[in-house]
Amino acid sequence: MNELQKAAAGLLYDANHDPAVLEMRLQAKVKLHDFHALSPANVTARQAILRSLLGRIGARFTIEGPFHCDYGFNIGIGDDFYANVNLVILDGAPVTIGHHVFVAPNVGLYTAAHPLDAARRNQGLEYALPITIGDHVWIGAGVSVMPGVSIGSGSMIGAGSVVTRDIPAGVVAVGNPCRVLRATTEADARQTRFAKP
Ligand SMILES: CC(=O)SCCNC(=O)CCNC(=O)[C@H](O)C(C)(C)COP(=O)(O)OP(=O)(O)OC[C@H]1O[C@@H](n2cnc3c(N)ncnc32)[C@H](O)[C@@H]1OP(=O)(O)O
Repeated sequence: MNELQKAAAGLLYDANHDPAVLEMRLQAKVKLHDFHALSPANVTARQAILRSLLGRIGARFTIEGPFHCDYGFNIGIGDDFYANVNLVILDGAPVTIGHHVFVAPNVGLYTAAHPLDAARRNQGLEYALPITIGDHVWIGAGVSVMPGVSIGSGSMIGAGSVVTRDIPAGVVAVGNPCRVLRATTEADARQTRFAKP
């Protein structure tokens, strides 16, 4: 098993020294460099670079820069995706994002982690667990999503949350650690005034 196959199997792999792994990350960095070098007005060329970088991206998407991912090929995104500035996706494992997902500024989707014991961590070993985000999800500003977490369709993650456990569909969830605040309801669809009393 090579290091990338170990990563795909959820095993510890050498992310810091293996030449094949380093080369894949370098290729992603070069594409991201080219993406960031283009004017925001050059929408078609910027989108073409992202299409060549990501495993899958559907119809109609905007990813504002700066944007960082480690590999790209592990990221699959549906139609109608919007990501605001400073999205970081550490995609040592698959990151699967549904349709109609909104991502606010300064969000991190972190599949990667290191062993807690310093001896193995210092060897450059890490593991990665998949992250899955359903359809119609809104992730608020500054949210961190931990390895292995799923967020159900239709849910909203409040600003500043650290999502350590799976979040079900159809809820508003907030906090560190992120917990369900309430279900989204019919009343949310009827709300016309958003000013706090
Ligand atoms: C795609 C983009 O670029 S979007 C631009 C960036 N914008 C954002 O990130 C805004 C994200 N919005 C939020 O986080 C909002 O606070 C929401 C959507 C979670 C508010 O949801 P609501 O159901 O209206 O919650 P409401 O404001 O009534 O608060 C309910 C309780 O949750 C708490 N709460 C609300 N948001 C959060 C949060 N992010 N973290 C922790 N607690 C929170 C409130 O303090 C309140 O607690 P209390 O009852 O003890 O007073």
